[in-house]
Amino acid sequence: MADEWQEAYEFAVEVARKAGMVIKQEIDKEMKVLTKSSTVDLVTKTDERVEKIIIGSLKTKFGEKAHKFIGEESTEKGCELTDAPTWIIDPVDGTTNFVHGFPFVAVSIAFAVKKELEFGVVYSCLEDKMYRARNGKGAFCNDEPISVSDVKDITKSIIISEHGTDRTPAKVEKIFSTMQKILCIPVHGLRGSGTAATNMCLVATGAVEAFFEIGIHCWDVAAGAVIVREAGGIVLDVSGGPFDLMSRRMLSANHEDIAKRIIKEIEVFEVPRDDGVKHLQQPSSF
Ligand SMILES: Nc1ncnc2c1ncn2[C@@H]1O[C@H](CO)[C@@H](O)[C@H]1OP(=O)(O)O
Ligand SMILES: [Mg+2]
Repeated sequence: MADEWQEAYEFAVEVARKAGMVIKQEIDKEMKVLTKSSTVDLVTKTDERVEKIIIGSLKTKFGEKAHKFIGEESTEKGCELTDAPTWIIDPVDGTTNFVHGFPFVAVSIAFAVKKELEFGVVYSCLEDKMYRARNGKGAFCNDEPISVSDVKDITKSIIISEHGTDRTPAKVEKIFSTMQKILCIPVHGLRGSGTAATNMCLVATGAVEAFFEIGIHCWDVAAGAVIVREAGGIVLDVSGGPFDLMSRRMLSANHEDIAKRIIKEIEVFEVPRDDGVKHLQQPSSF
């Protein structure tokens, strides 16, 4: 079939909008905040509810068993990406922002077939920005085509990174040391929206030149990866090797020159992979 996944792509946009409406309704209400891996790794009933709405809608549309699902709130053990058509979902990306009313919260929905990402949808619901991209068909924000910045000189760039949820002093030191070195190149600025999915869309629109993070999960970056690539950018491992969705390491940039310069400064630290595979060597291409 020539355009086998177009219907799924269009439906993903619809579902992301519906999920975003629920988040918008919930954000002003008093909420019960629970924690996951640490006291700063937050989750709310809304995360769980929105994920159920998304997966429920997709199952109703495409059948209970036709597709597989990897969701932030429903994947308990490792994430297994097989050849089967698979949805990769973050119902509320930027949960800490959501809890505090910091105005960047996104719904992230990606779809992979034969382990390759086919399309991605990121709905930055508080800004009402619907980002979407499908392989070979371009990237859009609210139906307008988007493309990455053409800045190749790092000293004229804005770079995004985040701090993650691990407060182990040795890790925090590496994160801040990397940020300090990048800031002092110098770059025009360092930023962070608090949602990896939105950060990737900011690379895709050219608002910033790059976003990198170690510790993110597959559901944070799967949709954004398609959007960045279709907007003309690149998505790599933080070593410069090929991007591995399960590695919890990601660098997205407008151009190879910017990526190479950042990679020189990144102090890499170990994180367990999303698929539970141990000791997979990350190849470097730069
Ligand atoms: N352990 C971790 N380290 C780094 N980033 C993480 C992380 N867990 C989640 N993130 C994601 O990275 C961004 C902030 O660092 C958010 O998109 C957040 O997603 P979340 O809000 O869905 O948890
Ligand atoms: Mg997330």
